[in-house]
Amino acid sequence: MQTLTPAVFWAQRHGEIYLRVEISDAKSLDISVQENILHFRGQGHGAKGENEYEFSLEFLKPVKPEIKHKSTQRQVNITVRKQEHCWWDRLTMQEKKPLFLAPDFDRWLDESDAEMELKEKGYLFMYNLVQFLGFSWIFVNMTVRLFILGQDSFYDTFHTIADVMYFCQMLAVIEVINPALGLVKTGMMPAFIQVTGRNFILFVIIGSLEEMQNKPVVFFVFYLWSAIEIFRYPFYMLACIDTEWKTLTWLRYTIWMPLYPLGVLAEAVAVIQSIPIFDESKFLSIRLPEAMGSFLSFSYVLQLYLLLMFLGLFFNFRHLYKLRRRKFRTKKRKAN
Ligand SMILES: CCCCCCCCCCCCC[C@@H](O)CC(=O)SCCNC(=O)CCNC(=O)[C@H](O)C(C)(C)COP(=O)(O)OP(=O)(O)OC[C@H]1O[C@@H](n2cnc3c(N)ncnc32)[C@H](O)[C@@H]1OP(=O)(O)O
Repeated sequence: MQTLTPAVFWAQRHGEIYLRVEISDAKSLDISVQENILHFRGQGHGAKGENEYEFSLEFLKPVKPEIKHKSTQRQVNITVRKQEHCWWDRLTMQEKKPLFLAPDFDRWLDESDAEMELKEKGYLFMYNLVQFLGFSWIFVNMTVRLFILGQDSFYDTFHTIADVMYFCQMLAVIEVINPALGLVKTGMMPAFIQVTGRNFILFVIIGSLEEMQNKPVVFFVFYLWSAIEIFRYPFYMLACIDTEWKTLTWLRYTIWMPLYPLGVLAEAVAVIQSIPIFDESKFLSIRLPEAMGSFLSFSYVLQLYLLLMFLGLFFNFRHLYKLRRRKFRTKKRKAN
């Protein structure tokens, strides 16, 4: 087996260097940084078939000696952290670019685009942090009250929690705007269904009817909503700083399985319980001309909403299932 030099692609951010080494099914990898020189050695399938591959790169400026690498079926991805947070004019100490090195146009950004990306990540991090603090407060508060007061805590959930829930759910409208602005790589529809669905329950069904506010169902709706969010938002926060905690990823992409149907069930119970109250109070009902009867009851809208809810559940359940499969399938592939 001869030793060859693989094709290497690179891109940078202010804090990191990304290298992509074009070897598939790489084995026996030995990658290290010594005296600011990256040494790569490994076996795998490259442009000239199954061979031993190696290369060295002396970096332009100091880097941290600890590197991260992931071998996938198609390539080896290496992340090297810069010692100082700054933009480099080129990758290597030598001015002439080595022949095996080329820009990675899949990840390539120029300095101003990289600065913009940094600002976007900062904004998303802050948004997720605020939501995480809000939902954690809700979840912890409700749990503590459940332990201290037992079932009595079911009846005044709304009066203790509503202000923070209003704040978090109003802020969550941003989640529909983010994909529209291209700030997150996901579709608008799943977020729209979730935010609209929750806000309808919160502001119309519970918030506008005093008779609903001391019903135990409010406890279940709020508890189920916050139970997923205390995992989802820290997962996003870590993603903003390019960090992953495997247990958290697993929880974010798994616990929706019981929580989502239970959440929709609790919301459906709230809607059903509100129907006689809307009917009786005529609140939000439309007064009709006398010839057509007295009122067009809001309960017709609620019955239609119950149907939409289960369509929404089906749509988002399928979406979450696909996300989960994609997440764990790529993980398994990367691990091989
Ligand atoms: C015309 C009128 C229509 C009216 C419709 C009314 C229908 C009503 C239906 C009601 C159903 C809703 C019921 C619901 O309220 C019940 C509950 O919530 S019960 C509690 C349990 N709930 C859940 O488990 C769902 C929680 N929500 C979610 O999981 C998401 O919000 C979801 C809606 C599924 C959208 O997820 P998304 O598509 O964004 O997927 P990812 O999370 O994987 O994100 C994709 C990538 O983008 C990155 N990302 C996304 N958001 C952020 C962010 N804020 N900050 C940073 N990064 C973000 C994420 O990291 C992913 O990147 P990568 O792939 O690189 O990891």
